[in-house]
Amino acid sequence: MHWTPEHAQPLNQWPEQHLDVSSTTPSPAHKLELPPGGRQRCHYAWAHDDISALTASNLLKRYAEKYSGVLDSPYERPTLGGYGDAAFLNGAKGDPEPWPGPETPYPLASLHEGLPGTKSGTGGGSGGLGGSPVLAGNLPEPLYAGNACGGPSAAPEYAAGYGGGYLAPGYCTQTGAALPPPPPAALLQPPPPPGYGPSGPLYNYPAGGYAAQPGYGTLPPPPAPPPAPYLTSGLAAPTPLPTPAPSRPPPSSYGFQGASEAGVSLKRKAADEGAEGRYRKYAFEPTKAPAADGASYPAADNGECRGNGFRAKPPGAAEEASGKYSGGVPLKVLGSPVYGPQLEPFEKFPERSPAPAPRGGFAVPSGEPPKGVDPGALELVTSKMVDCGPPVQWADVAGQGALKAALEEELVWPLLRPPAYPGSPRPPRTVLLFGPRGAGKALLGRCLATQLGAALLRLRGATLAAPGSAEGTRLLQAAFAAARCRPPAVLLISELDALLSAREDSATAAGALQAPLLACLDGGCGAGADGVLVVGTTSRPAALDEATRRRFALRFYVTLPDGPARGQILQRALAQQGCALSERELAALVQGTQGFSGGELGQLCQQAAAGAGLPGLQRPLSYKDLEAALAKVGPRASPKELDSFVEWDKMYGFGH
Ligand SMILES: Nc1ncnc2c1ncn2[C@@H]1O[C@H](COP(=O)(O)OP(=O)(O)OP(=O)(O)O)[C@@H](O)[C@H]1O
Ligand SMILES: [Mg+2]
Repeated sequence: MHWTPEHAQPLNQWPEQHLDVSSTTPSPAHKLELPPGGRQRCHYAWAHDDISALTASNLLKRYAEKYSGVLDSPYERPTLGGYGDAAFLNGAKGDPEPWPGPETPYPLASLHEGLPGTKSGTGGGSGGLGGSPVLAGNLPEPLYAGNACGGPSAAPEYAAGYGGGYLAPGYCTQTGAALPPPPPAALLQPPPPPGYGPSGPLYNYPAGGYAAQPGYGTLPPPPAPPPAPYLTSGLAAPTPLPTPAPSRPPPSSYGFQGASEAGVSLKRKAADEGAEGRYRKYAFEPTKAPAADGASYPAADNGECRGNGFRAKPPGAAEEASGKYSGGVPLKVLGSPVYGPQLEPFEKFPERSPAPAPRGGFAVPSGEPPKGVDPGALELVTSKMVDCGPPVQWADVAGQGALKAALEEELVWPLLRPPAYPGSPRPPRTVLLFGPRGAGKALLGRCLATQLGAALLRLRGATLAAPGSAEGTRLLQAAFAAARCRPPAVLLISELDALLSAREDSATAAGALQAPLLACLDGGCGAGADGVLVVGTTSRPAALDEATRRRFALRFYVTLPDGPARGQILQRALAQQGCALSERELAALVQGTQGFSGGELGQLCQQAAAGAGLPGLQRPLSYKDLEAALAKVGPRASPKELDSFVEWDKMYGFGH
């Protein structure tokens, strides 16, 4: 350290001057520019490099004597705000003048006392690094600006050497008077525990290992010392290093494992979702009370209302969650569910209960039909268009992992758990699934109804358009009215394009149904109809005009099944026909059915059975039968058509 004449200046002139200090001692101004933590390192460097422990002790003693007189001095004490402990610790060396000031600052010997080998307790105040300057409440704020509560930002600066408990991050500015007297030095800096010290090893494990902590499993006993044949008989075998405490075992309800198993992008990690909610199972429930226009259709509603017509399953049903995506295979991830084939064995569909849960049937209403709805059409809808099939779980849909995740996160969860704050965006009530024929769009629609615990109404565009526009309109209106009357309900409209006219030809029935469809979508999924989700599917998305397209808040591309998914679909279909192929045969079949949709794979198996003349299944199907059927059944979607889906997805789809 080099001294300059400025060091000989009285301390009360320091605020007006800058120290020209070279070597490892920075000027106070420089000190203030240091990043958090830098100051402490600098202290150590200075102390170690330039003074010995004896010097430090002498200085300490000297200052103590000097400042005891200074503090009683009648001079007005200059502000220390611009310097803080920096000037005090680094610049006071050799100061001949007494320190003026009427107030008694906390004694400072902390830096030196905190160093090994120095004398402690000279000042009778705090020990350890930086105790009193930080605690002094009369310090002006600028030095400590940066603390969130306006108080001293001591926590980051003294993080390493300072007891975290003494200055918690939430520490706020207090007046000096409000501060309790500083605790004795022994409390601030207790002696290091045996075995832990600056010269000792970084960690010392207790010889007997750690005692079991509450919440942690009991630690396994340390392994016995390995046999040491290489040691002479007089030498003991080396004691094995104690095992560090194992990581906390995952809570049994989560089955948490490493992110590598998740296999799904963290994009969808939904940090806002609790783990419990994420894997909560949703079940069919009785439908809710009728909507405004359906007062004559009473419905029981004993469940917890989510405020949107869709309700989560009660917590008691959480045990079913393991089969949600994996067909019975327990889930092992906490993040986004893994939909990959590794969790979907799909050898056969997961066992369903013999009697599927009722899905809120659409009994013909007894009272007055909703206003403006044709009673005959309503009866037709409620008797013929309600899907009473078995529930479809996520695991029942082979492949489509990313799509299933997207549907769940962007549609199912928001519907089941509507935003808590008023003014937040309304969860989407319409979704368009587009893709090649037989790709599983309707299957996914059914699955959505299952996941939402909603009744399912199925309409086909071609069916609605066939009888003529007037009849089609009545049916359409009746279907929406029925769904609104019995929320939660999913209205699945397949072949949506059949209702529209790409050529704007409103003379045809299809073209004439476009306006009623838009009106129904606006009314049925508008603000007043919270319990209805409309799922439209089409294999001709280009036929949708912009008005219709915009009515569907979400638009997802349902792709053809990939190899593993084809294998799963084939296995399931063949198992139903009593056919069990070898692994090689199945792999060859999967290879040979590239470009097939799920529906076409089913047709292939039926064709094989028909070709083998096996209506009664006297003998199981063989690979040869399937090979023969492959000559007759092929993929319908051309590469050009598939490209057009990709293009449309890029332009209007949501990607996944
Ligand atoms: N990913 C899949 N997993 C299991 N089965 C599937 C899958 N995709 C399709 N299927 C089966 O293929 C058949 C046709 O599926 P679906 O009716 O859902 O197709 P789609 O896309 O709606 O066809 P379309 O465009 O002709 O209406 C159904 O029996 C369905 O179970
Ligand atoms: Mg379909």
